[in-house]
Amino acid sequence: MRSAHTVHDVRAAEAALMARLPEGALMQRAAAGLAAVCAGVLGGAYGTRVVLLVGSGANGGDALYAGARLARRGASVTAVLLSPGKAYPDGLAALRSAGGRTTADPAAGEELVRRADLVVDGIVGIGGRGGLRGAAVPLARAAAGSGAAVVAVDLPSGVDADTGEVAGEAVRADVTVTFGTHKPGLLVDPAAGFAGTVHLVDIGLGPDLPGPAVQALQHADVAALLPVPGARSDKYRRGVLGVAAGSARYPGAAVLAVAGALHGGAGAVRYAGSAAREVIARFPETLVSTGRPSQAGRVQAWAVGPGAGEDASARVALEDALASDVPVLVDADGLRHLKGLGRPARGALAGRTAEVLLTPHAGEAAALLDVAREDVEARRLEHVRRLADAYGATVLLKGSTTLVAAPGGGPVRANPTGTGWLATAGSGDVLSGLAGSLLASGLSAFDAGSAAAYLHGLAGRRAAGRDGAPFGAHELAGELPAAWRDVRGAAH
Ligand SMILES: NC(=O)C1=CN([C@@H]2O[C@H](COP(=O)(O)OP(=O)(O)OC[C@H]3O[C@@H](n4cnc5c(N)ncnc54)[C@H](O)[C@@H]3O)[C@@H](O)[C@H]2O)[C@@H](O)CC1
Ligand SMILES: Nc1ncnc2c1ncn2[C@@H]1O[C@H](COP(=O)(O)OP(=O)(O)O)[C@@H](O)[C@H]1O
Ligand SMILES: [K+]
Repeated sequence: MRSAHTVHDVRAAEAALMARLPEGALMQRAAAGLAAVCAGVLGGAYGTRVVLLVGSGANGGDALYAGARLARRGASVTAVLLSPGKAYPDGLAALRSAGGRTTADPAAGEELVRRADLVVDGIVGIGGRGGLRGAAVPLARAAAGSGAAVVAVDLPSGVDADTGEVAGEAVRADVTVTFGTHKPGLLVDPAAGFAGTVHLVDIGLGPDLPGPAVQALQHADVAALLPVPGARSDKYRRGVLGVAAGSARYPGAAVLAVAGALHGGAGAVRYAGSAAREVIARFPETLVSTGRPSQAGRVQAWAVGPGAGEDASARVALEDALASDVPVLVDADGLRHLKGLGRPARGALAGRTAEVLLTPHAGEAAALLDVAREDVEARRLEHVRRLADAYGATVLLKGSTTLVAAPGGGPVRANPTGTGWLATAGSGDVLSGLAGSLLASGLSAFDAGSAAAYLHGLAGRRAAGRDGAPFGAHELAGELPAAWRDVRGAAH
């Protein structure tokens, strides 16, 4: 599990740890880790050209001390000082005594950046507010346009550490070396997309950190969540998922949701709705009926909404499922009907004894919250939390770095496995069936949503292949067993 903490929590932990350590010890730990990663990126420091972009705070201090270490190993190091009077004085002295140079001329700095092998971004770290300003903007652009590798110190300058927002210009890093713990912006888009490969340097903050604000599952975490049948299992004990999806207009959504469900751990899938004929033709193992969910027989969870359309039967299916005493996943058209139930947001779901998992994309989340889609996309973390609290439900916000939030606070899970190739029609339907199936097999809405997003992302990467190629959602479903095996294999 990778954990990320807010700036407030990082600063509190640093203060507590610093009080027990000699002055400057933390920064030396950070600089040593940073220099080691830089040397690795360079394939050895000797004879290389390194440019440090140095701002006015301790983030620039880290860059200067790391630059001094690289200079001692034979690199030619120049620091471009963006606030010459304020650059971290002891770091500056260390760089100079190691043979490093400095310049306060931005134009000269840009020229150096263009010829560099490595650019170290020490403009701002967790003290940053808003996008890059002044001379930092052309320097960041020059770095992006040069052949140099760009290593960000703690986080790419210009991105928001806590929210993942990128409000203006920001550094595009190939590698980010972060200290003590991840920051939410390193796991959540759009900021995460600026970070490149993230290395965590342990500076000893662990014991002083509270619970994380954001976490990202890894293979072993998902393997521990996935249901595995045992000697006493039968199809009912493994859990039965009911799928109420598809319509005369969109029968394919039912087929794709069932395809996802058959690969999600439930022992059986019941389909209820107007696409029963299409579903049974493709998946003979499905138990189909054409009536409403309440007439379909016993299930352990419902997945409702993909391709359900706007007519009354889709609304009835949602109301039926919500009236049951089992967990319900609501997606796509189901979300529209949920909003249309007309009662206060929480009221539609209040009184349920079992969990609800909502799976909107940004547009659907925006409609549920009555905000603009761009606001959801810019501040995904804030909006997934707001939605979970407003509806009293667990929310899986789809898109680049899918997020899962439970109501009432606690960490938000950011999915690390996604790929833009997943943005293909019907891929959300597969996810609904998959997550619903995990719900039916007994996982909590939070675990079912995050494990499903993880497997779905892995399957997407497999379907796209190493070099990347488009695929259809049915092919994505076909990769789910291999994604399970990847995850379970890594746990052994
Ligand atoms: N506190 C600690 O013990 C440690 C801190 N470390 C480093 O210290 C960093 C935090 O240092 P600081 O608190 O000094 O803050 P930063 O160095 O992140 O930035 C603060 C400075 O940047 C300016 N600034 C803010 N937003 C800006 C923007 N958009 N454009 C240009 N300038 C901007 C501020 O006016 C302020 O002078 C961490 O990110 C990490 O790199 C590490 O050395 C590890 C130990
Ligand atoms: N840029 C992206 N990066 C990663 N995943 C994405 C991106 N865009 C979309 N996805 C994923 O693709 C799927 C699309 O689902 P959805 O929007 O419901 O489409 P549909 O309704 O056609 O199935 C979701 O799992 C979503 O997280
Ligand atoms: K930085």
